[in-house]
Amino acid sequence: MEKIIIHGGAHLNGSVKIEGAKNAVLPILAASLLASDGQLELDNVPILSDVHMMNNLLRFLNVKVALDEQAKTAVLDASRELSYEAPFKYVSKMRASIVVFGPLLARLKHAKVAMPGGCAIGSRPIDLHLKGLAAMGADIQQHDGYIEATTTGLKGANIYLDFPSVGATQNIMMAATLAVGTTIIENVAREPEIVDLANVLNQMGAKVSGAGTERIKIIGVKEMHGTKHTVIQDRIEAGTFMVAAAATQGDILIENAIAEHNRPLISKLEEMGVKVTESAAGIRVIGPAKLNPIAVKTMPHPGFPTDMQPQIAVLQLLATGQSTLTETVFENRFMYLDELRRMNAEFKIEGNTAFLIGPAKLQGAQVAATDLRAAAALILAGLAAEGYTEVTQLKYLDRGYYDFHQKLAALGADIRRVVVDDNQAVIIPSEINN
Ligand SMILES: CC(=O)N[C@H]1[C@@H](OP(=O)(O)OP(=O)(O)OC[C@H]2O[C@@H](n3ccc(=O)[nH]c3=O)[C@H](O)[C@@H]2O)O[C@H](CO)[C@@H](O)[C@@H]1O
Ligand SMILES: C=C(OP(=O)(O)O)C(=O)O
Repeated sequence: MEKIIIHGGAHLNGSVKIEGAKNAVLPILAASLLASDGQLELDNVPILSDVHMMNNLLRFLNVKVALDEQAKTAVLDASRELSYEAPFKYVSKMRASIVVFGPLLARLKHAKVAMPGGCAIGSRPIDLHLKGLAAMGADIQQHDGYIEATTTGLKGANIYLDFPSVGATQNIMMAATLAVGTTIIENVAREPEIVDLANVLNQMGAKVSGAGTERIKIIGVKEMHGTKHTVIQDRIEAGTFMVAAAATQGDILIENAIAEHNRPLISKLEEMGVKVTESAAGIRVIGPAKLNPIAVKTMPHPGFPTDMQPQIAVLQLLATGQSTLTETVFENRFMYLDELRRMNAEFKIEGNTAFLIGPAKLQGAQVAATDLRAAAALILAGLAAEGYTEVTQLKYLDRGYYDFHQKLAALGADIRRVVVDDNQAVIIPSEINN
C-alpha cells in the first residue's frame, strides 16, 4: 500500500506548471475512433491512470496507441478494423469510458459497452446519452451489464438535454459528426473541455459549431481523419494549486493556467480575501492571514465547478466564521467531510448543503481518500494542519493528478509518498511519480 505523509505548516512559495486537462484528453482520445484515415497526434497529454485506462480500452478496440510519457504526447491510429465491444474489465474503473459509445456507434453502426464504473460521488446514470443517440436512430438495449446499440445509419436530430451533462454532450456530439444530416443539441454543457473536443473534431473534418454556448449544431460528414492537437490546460489542477496557496498563506504562480476557465473560483477566492493576479505568465495567488467565510454553490459551467467542491471546503473550514457549501451536480459528494472530521473539522450537513464552521484548528490524522477530488482536499487539509497527516487510497489521486506530491514539495511542502507494509511500516519511498 502507498500513502502520502504531510507535515503541515509550510507556507508554499514558488511556481508550478499545470498539465493538460484530464477531462479534455479523455473524450479526445475517444474521438480517435472516428478517424478512418490518418493519425491523431496529441501534445500536452497528462500522464494519469485514467489516460492509461482509456488507452488500454482503445487498444482493446484495435486502435494503435503510442504514448510517450516523457514528451507527454500520444499518437493514435484507428484506421484498422475496429471492435465494437468494450468489456467490463476496461470500463469498470473509469466513468469517462462511456464516451467511446457514441464514436463506436457512429463509425461501426454497432456498439456494446459495459456499464461504466468510477468514483462513488453519485449514481451517475447515462439516460441522457442514450436518449440523444436513440433520437438519432439507434436501437438501444440494456442486458447482462452491457448497453448495446445498433443502427442502420445515424440520422441528424433535434435533441434537448434535460440537464447540461458533459458526457452526454460529448457522446451525442461525436456520434452526430458521422450522421447523415444536421443535429442540433440544446441545453448542452458549456465546459472548456467541450470546446476543446469540438475544436479537435473540426480539425478531424467534422462540422461542429456553437461549442461553448447552450446550443451545438453538427452537420454530419462522410469521413473523418487524423490531425494534430494540443490539449488545453487542466483548470481543476490549476484550481487545486490556487487553493493550496490560499490555505497555506502561500505565494504561488500557477504557470500557464487559463484565468478565463477559472472565473468562478477566482471570484470566490477574492471574496475570501485571497489576492489573485492574472498575467501572461499565469495566475499568482497569495493567501492572507485571515480568510472570510463565503457561500459556494456548485453549478454546471460557467458556475462553480463541482470538481473544486472538496478543495474549496478545506479553505472554507479555515475561514473565520461559518461558510455554506451547496452541491447541486452530484448527490453524494460530501463523503470526504467525515475524513476531515478526523482532522478536527466541524460541520453539519442538511440536504445538499454543508455548513462549515471555521476557523478550524486542523490537526494531522490518518485519513483515506473516498474519490479523486477528496484525495486532493485531504492533502490540502494536511498542508494546513498541525502535525502529521497520512492519506491513503492514492489510486483516486492518481486518476487526476500527475506528480502531485513532487509539485507540492517543490513549493516547499514537507510531503512524501511512501510504500508501507501491512503493519504500516515504511518500506521504501514510492517510485511512482503521479
Ligand atoms: C471525464 C469528465 O469529463 N468528467 C466530468 C464530467 O462527468 P460526467 O460527464 O459524468 O458528468 P455529467 O455532466 O454527465 O453529470 C452531471 C449530472 O448529470 C447527471 N446525469 C448525467 C448524464 C445522464 O445521462 N443523466 C444524468 O442524470 C449525473 O448523474 C450528474 O448528477 O462532468 C462532471 C460535472 O462537471 C465532472 O464532475 C466530471 O469531472
Ligand atoms: C469526477 C471526476 O471525474 P470522473 O467524471 O472521471 O469521475 C473529477 O474529475 O473530479
